[in-house]
Amino acid sequence: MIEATLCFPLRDLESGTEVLLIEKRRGLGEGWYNGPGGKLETGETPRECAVRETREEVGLEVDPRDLEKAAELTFLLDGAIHTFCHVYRTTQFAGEPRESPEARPEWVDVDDVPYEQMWEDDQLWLPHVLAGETVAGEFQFEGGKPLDEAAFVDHDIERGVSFDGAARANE
Ligand SMILES: Nc1ncnc2c1[nH]c(=O)n2[C@H]1C[C@H](O)[C@@H](COP(=O)(O)OP(=O)(O)OP(=O)(O)O)O1
Repeated sequence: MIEATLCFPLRDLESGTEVLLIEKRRGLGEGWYNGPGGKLETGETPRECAVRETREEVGLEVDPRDLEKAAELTFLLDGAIHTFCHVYRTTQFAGEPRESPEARPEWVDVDDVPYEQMWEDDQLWLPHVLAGETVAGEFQFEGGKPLDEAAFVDHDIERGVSFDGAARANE
């Protein structure tokens, strides 16, 4: 099982709230929009991974204490867990987004997120994350292909979950 993260930086403007998305340039989900993120490296906590991936992919500096846990997503492929993903949001960060070999960053109004150019499951959980809620979700893919080519067939979502337990403080 792969353990991964996603991070959604948010900023408030007079015109409304924007989220920093990336257009993924390589790897899983290439060509689609997502948040900055990726797989945990050995010995890394999920927060450390989210901080590192956000720095590597778009050049923003985030303090792990400023990451708010927003979701836990389980992606299953042909009945087996493929990826467990920790999702964070933050309004605190330093720097200006810049392009990297992995990602092209773009600020997008939270009411104008391009769900048609994203993983099909994103439209089911990301609106809640962007609205400040917490979500636990399970998403099933089938077809014996790489996850981003498999068919999205079913899902189960719980909203308003708690991620505050002491044992999960670092997640
Ligand atoms: N179904 C779905 N919806 C939304 N987001 C995702 C999925 N499946 C996923 O895997 N993801 C997310 C979770 C991760 O943030 C990325 C995939 O990580 P990846 O780019 O493979 O990881 P990196 O560590 O950056 O990649 P390399 O360094 O190995 O190139 O997608």
